[in-house]
This record gives sequence, C-alpha cells and structure tokens, in this order.
Amino acid sequence: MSFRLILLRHGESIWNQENLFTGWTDVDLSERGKEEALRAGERLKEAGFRFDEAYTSVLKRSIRTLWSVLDRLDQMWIPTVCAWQLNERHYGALQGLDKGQTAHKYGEDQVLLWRRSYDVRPPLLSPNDPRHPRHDPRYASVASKDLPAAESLKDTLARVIPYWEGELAPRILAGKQLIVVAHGNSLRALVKYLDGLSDEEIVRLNIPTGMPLIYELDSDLRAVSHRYLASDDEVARASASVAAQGRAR
Ligand SMILES: O=C(O)[C@H](O)COP(=O)(O)O
Repeated sequence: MSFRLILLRHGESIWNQENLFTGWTDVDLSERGKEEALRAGERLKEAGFRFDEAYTSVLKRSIRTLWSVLDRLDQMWIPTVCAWQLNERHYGALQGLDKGQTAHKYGEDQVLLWRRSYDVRPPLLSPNDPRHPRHDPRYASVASKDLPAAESLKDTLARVIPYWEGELAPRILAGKQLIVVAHGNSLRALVKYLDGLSDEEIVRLNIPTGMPLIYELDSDLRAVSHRYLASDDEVARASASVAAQGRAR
C-alpha cells in the first residue's frame, strides 16, 4: 500500500520580501507571494491533483496561500483545518529584525546556527512582550506550557510530529488525499522526520516559497521519494535564494 502527501510552503510574504525574521508574526503575502500561491494552484491543477482535506497554520500567509490553491482547483468546499502546531518556528526576539543586518552584527555563522541548526534556540521573547503568543487570542485554548517564547527546529519538531501522528497520519492511512500548507521551518521539521534526515543533513535544507512538494509514502508513511512540481533549475535557484537571506549586508 502506498500513499501520497502534498506539502506547500506559503508564497512570499511581505517580511520575506523585506528579509525580516518573521516566525509567528502574522504578516500577509506580498504581491509576488499572491502570484506564487495562484501559480502553485495552477501547477497542482495541471498535474491533475484533487484533495479530500486541507491543513494549514493559523498564520494568514499560509491560510491565504491555501485559499488561492483551492480556488484554482475549484475545491474551496473541502474541509480545512487551521492548526497552530503547523505554524512557523517561533523566532523569539529575532522576529522583526533584518536577517542581513543581524548577520552583519553577530556574524553569518551565528545567523546560520539560529536559522538552520537543529537545536540552537534564538533569543527568547520576554513573557511581557506584547508579541508573546500568550497575549494573542488565537492561542487562548493552547496550554501556556506549549506556547513558545522562541523555538529551535527541535522544539518545532516536538509540536509538528505529534500533530502529524495524531491528526494527519491517521487521515492519510484512512485513504484521504491531504494538502498541508505551512512554513519553511515547520515543513523542514516534517521533512526531517519523513525522510529520516540527520541533524547535520537538515542544516542544508532550504524550502522555497510556493512550490508544491509531492511525497510518495510507504505503508508506514515513511518517504519513498519526493519531488517538486517545478523544474530542477527553478527549485535550485529558489532554494539558494532562501539560503542567501542570512548573508551579511
Ligand atoms: O520566519 C521567517 O523568517 C521565515 O518564514 C523563515 O525564515 P528562515 O528561512 O530564515 O528560517
């Protein structure tokens, strides 16, 4: 028995465009990001995909991307779940800072550790900071011990994988075709798990915005293969540009 799962990172956001650490900040798509989202829907349509259910985060850059995809597929009616567990990694006190200027100030190696290492946490947001998620009504039903002030990828994985095991995997095993629209690092956490990547291998993985990623899974839901619905050139260029966001400026 084999299964298929479609993953998609949201289109470019306004803060992606401005090269700012975003995390749980709820910024919208840029004009280019809106086009990327529609294009992702077109690519899925051209390839003949249909979905039974859709999952996304509680952040509007992902939600709006999902809306555009489902609009293009004429499937806006399918059940859709917004789950905080699929949010971007929480970038703590780095949120709102310019990635290039941060690299200039602290060094590119430190920014690479913050952005791509498995277990280094960015500096924490103070609980009194109005940006802390405990002040945001959308997280009112989340236990305070689960609300992060900053996350490493390991912390992100510790909320994404239980959600995968408890909610997504059972639906896939029940035969449902799912699309999961999420974020660069919540998807890196899921990909690390599905592909069994080591803590060192995950450092080199950069997921581009707006390019559908198709996973073929075995009966244990481990990855057999994956491919982007885009040319190798497009994927290589877009992934390199994500990696380059941490260069000193
Ligand atoms: O939160 C952010 O800034 C981006 O969505 C992902 O950022 P990264 O590529 O720097 O991890």
